[in-house]
Amino acid sequence: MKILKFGGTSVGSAQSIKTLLNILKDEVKQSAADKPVVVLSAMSGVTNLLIAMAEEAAKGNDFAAQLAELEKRHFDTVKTLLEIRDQNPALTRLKINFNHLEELLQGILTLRELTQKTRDLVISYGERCSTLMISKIAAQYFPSVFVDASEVIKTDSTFGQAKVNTELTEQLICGLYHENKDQILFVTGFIGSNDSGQITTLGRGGSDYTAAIFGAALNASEIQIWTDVNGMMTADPRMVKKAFSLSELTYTEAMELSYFGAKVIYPPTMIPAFLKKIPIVIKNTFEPEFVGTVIQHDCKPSNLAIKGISSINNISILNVEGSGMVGKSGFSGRLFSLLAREQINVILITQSSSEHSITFAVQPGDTERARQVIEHEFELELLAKKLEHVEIEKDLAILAVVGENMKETPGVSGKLFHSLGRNGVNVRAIAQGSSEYNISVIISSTDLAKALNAVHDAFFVQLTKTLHAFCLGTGNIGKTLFRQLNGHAAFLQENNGIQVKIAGISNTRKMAFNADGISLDNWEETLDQAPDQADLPAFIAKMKSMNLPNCVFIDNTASPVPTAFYEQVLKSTISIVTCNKIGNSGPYQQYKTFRDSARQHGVDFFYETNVGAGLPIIRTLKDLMNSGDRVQKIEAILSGTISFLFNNFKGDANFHDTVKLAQEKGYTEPDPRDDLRGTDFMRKMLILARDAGYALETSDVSIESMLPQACLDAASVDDFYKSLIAEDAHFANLKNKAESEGKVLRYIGKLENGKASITLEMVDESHPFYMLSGSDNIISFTTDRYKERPLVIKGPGAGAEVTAAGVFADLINVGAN
Ligand SMILES: NC(=O)C1=CN([C@@H]2O[C@H](COP(=O)(O)OP(=O)(O)OC[C@H]3O[C@@H](n4cnc5c(N)ncnc54)[C@H](O)[C@@H]3O)[C@@H](O)[C@H]2O)C=CC1
Ligand SMILES: N[C@@H](CC=O)C(=O)O
Ligand code: NA
Repeated sequence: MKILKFGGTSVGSAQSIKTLLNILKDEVKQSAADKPVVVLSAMSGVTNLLIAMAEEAAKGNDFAAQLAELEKRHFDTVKTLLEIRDQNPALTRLKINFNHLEELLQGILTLRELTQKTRDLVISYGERCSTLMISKIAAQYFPSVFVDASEVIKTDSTFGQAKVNTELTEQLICGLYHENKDQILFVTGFIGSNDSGQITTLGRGGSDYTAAIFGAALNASEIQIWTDVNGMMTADPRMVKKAFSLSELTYTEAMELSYFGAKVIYPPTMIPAFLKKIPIVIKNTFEPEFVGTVIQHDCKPSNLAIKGISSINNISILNVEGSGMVGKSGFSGRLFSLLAREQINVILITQSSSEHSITFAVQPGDTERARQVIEHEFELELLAKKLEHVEIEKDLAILAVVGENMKETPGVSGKLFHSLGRNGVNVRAIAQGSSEYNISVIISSTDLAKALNAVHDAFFVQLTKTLHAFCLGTGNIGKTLFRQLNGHAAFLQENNGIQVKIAGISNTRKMAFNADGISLDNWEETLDQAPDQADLPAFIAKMKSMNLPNCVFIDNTASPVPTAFYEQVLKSTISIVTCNKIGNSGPYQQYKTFRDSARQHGVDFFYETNVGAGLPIIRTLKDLMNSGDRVQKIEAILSGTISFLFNNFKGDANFHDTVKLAQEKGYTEPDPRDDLRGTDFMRKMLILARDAGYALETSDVSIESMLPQACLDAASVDDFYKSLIAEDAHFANLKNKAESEGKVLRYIGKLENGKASITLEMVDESHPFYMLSGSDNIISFTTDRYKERPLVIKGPGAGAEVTAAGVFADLINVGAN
């Protein structure tokens, strides 16, 4: 036989009671010979209301309106679910209950006193009324009997948290069950009675406890706990959207998971069932076909290192420290006995290996009192300076990863701390249960949601990892990146398990945010309609305060302004991906600071597109350097624009039009003068030289200009284009000279012996850089290992598609770490 327990929401309305009855009908159909026992809670909210009425009455306040409301709720439910002819007996018995309750509350009001004993009696009316009502409604379909559990669950007199006399209770339950074998028992959860027949309550998780007591007494085959969620989940679904239901848990895992959270059941009360190895199935009344979670003695082997992550927000820690504790046996005994005596619940304890300090966590409401009682108890030690004053830290949270597999899986704590560290979550204290079923960390409350999501992503790798990107710049590259991301999202999710959510976008006009991701189908409209005007410091502040996991800042601007924020972004443990070269080609010290900050804070700083757009140049150089190679020489064509000009400024072509065409094709910088003056190329040479280990500054790169002075002097882009027309003869001469000699023009960068230069050259077909087309870049690395034949990378080195693709790849590489 089975025990079916229904919680408050499952009996909270006429509609949910109908659903409950359908579940019961199915159960009876399936196992007709073996009638289940049904345990019921009070209608949702009723227990709290009863307590509130009693407390108000004790203060001398009237409770009539609330009582009438409560009565009406039950009466209305009866009237909705029972045939008219059957209503009277049910309503009469309910009315008797409400009359008793009224007398009781009146007594409290008169005496202005509410004892724990009276409180238990008041509360018991919640279960007694709901169960009476439902047993009457159910009698329309099954032979049903109402059971007031106080007749069979016998306890001591610890009101509020009574201890059960197991032997006697089991005898009484068996007797009751056998007397009513042909009927379904509808049992009030949560209540019992002492030797004198006075009502007691069973404490936290009370109705679950009743189900477990009945299950154990009757050797049930299964205890079903019907609630309003899909079983136990991997994490609190209100904070972790990707949390999913667990199909199986061992008793120990269920205990550990619910210790700091998972309010689905309160496993300590299930101990009677655990001892008899009775499976507990958690089911959702509102989605009965969902399999739910089975908690049992043995689970199928699982390849998941952890089963779930539990958490408890809003706790405080107290740190007790001093030389007086070292080697003093009995100190912690004295400390924790004191706290137990004072009924201060200690949630977690860690002790330093030097025994010099003990840190423990308590509920915020207990914090000050804990400090006071400790300082009082250890007054002498404090005076003798053998103990420091107790330190308190508030606004903290506990996060715990839980699972029996942890014991056999190396690297669980490594993964936990890596994901916390990479997300800038500071760990205040750590505790590992000696059972190794649980590793708990104490972190700041404000980091809890971020930490839960990051840790969830790290452990449940079969799920998608979500990157939260904050993007600056919606021009040529920014726009293209959004299009590529949108087009490739499904593939990424399926093949790489990565989801990119654009949590923030800004250009120079507007900014928009959405932690759930701005839709890339209509980001332009979203940004246009966003209420916030662009404000970079505010954008950065908002990005930080959103405190999202796996966060990446993407700079797709050509502006020096964002680069001033890189350091603080990295310090906030947010990775950076940038195609903007201005940061890396600023003062050397700044270049170095970016790398140092990224390393210190365990985040990425990726900028592949700073040189050769999407071509793997930076990555290759990094691999060479990291593997101990040394760059002897670099020769390169790294301006896609100028490469395009020399590949297309042929025959009748005119220079001005060819530059215009390069700009139209998206090869140039937003200001094409940056390309033609050699500034863009210089930045790339500088970044390469620095990555190759040379601490060069801008002034160390010598540039041979390919422009006549008049073009260099142009004060605006318009003037610049005009100057190109005016100087047409100069460019035609250059071209004709090269053509007449069977050569081509090439703007070539060199780095040799730590000296960097860019020169305009004419090369013939014997030169390796002769054969280029489009916006091709080419780079040859001569290194200690690539000496005889250099390592060469060649391909399109400018253009929105290839650049956005490089930014995209960097972003995914951040996700891979
Ligand atoms: N075009 C190419 O082939 C390549 C370009 N790049 C780099 O890509 C970057 C972007 O180039 P484009 O998209 O062509 O430029 P763009 O001028 O089309 O777009 C720049 C965007 O940045 C925004 N912006 C500028 N300052 C801002 C600020 N302070 N805050 C917020 N937004 C700001 C602008 O509103 C605009 O949306 C440049 O740094 C360029 O060097 C890198 C490699 C290749
Ligand atoms: N404007 C640049 C684009 C790539 O960095 C170029 O022309 O190379
Ligand atoms: Na590149």
